[in-house]
Amino acid sequence: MLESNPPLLRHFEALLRHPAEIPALECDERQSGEFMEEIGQLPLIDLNGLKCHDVMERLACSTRICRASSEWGFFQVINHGISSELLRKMKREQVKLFQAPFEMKVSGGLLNNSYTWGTTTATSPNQFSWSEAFHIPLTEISEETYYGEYFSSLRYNLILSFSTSGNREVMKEFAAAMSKLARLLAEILSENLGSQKGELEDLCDESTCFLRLNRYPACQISPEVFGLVPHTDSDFLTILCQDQVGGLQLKKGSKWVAVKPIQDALLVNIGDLFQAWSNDVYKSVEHKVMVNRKTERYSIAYFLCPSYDSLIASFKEPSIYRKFTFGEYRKRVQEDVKKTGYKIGLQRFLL
Ligand SMILES: O=C(O)CCC(=O)C(=O)O
Ligand SMILES: [Fe+2]
Repeated sequence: MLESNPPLLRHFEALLRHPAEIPALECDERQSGEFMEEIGQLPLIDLNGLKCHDVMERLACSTRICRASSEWGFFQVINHGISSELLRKMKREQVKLFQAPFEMKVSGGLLNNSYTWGTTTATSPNQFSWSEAFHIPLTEISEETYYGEYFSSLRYNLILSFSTSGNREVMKEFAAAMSKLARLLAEILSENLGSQKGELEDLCDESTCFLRLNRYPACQISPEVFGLVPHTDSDFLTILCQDQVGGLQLKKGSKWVAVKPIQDALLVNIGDLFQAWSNDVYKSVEHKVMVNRKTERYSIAYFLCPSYDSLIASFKEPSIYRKFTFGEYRKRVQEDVKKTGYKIGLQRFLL
């Protein structure tokens, strides 16, 4: 059997042996004053409330969503309309994808060069993410040719026997369901700020929305290794579906709170663009993934994004951030990560 795991250990050990000098300030900022709380009281919201005949019940459910977005920037939802069967089928496809030989994943034959692993820009162990991911634009999920090269590889077909259309159909159905849910939640959140119906919906664009399939291999080195380094998401809103392994932590004040997985629940979090658009009413909260010593972990995130030329401006004045386009924001983030090893994010756009 060909190796499917990326050489994470080799790269991590190289960073341990030769940690580059990093400014003391950046280190201190990230380590000081942080401690862990074992179990978080993260809001759990039953979305059946939105379908109630009783208008007061519907309002109460919307209010819970908006309050959680402002107090936590994160919440879990149940009765979200995505069946457990679809979640199971998608997980099965995800596992199969990651089981492909590593060589094949990096060579670009698999899902159009969408594969990444570790952190190429890392110059020290605390900038390294012990994980691999497929980053799949929504528009490409529906394209017939997308899986072409993947399935034309005889070598791979000998290793795993696949149903070509099955894979694409599951991913299409899953992406459509996540997209529908993300737009519904974004609409509730934007209407709560008094915006016109459809205003945010008009900004969001299928061509920039994407799915990120994450796999966190077990890591025996230390439970302190990051599966995914602390970050905020650079989108409007993210919906995450995770397995039962756990490892996701989010920042609440100065504490890291562990998110306890709930079977078939989905996690929702506010991204940077919604924080800017809402003038800090909703919070884009830092989160990270810690590795597990014994068990690999899988998750899938759906990112709701606007088109690159969309102007992100606060819904009210005085605005905390200067106006920027999504394209400009992404460019700035990428440049900062390249230069400093870290994402600086919204702070760059403070007025
Ligand atoms: O895997 C997780 O729990 C979090 C993933 C995440 O934060 C991301 O993909 O941006
Ligand atoms: Fe994230």
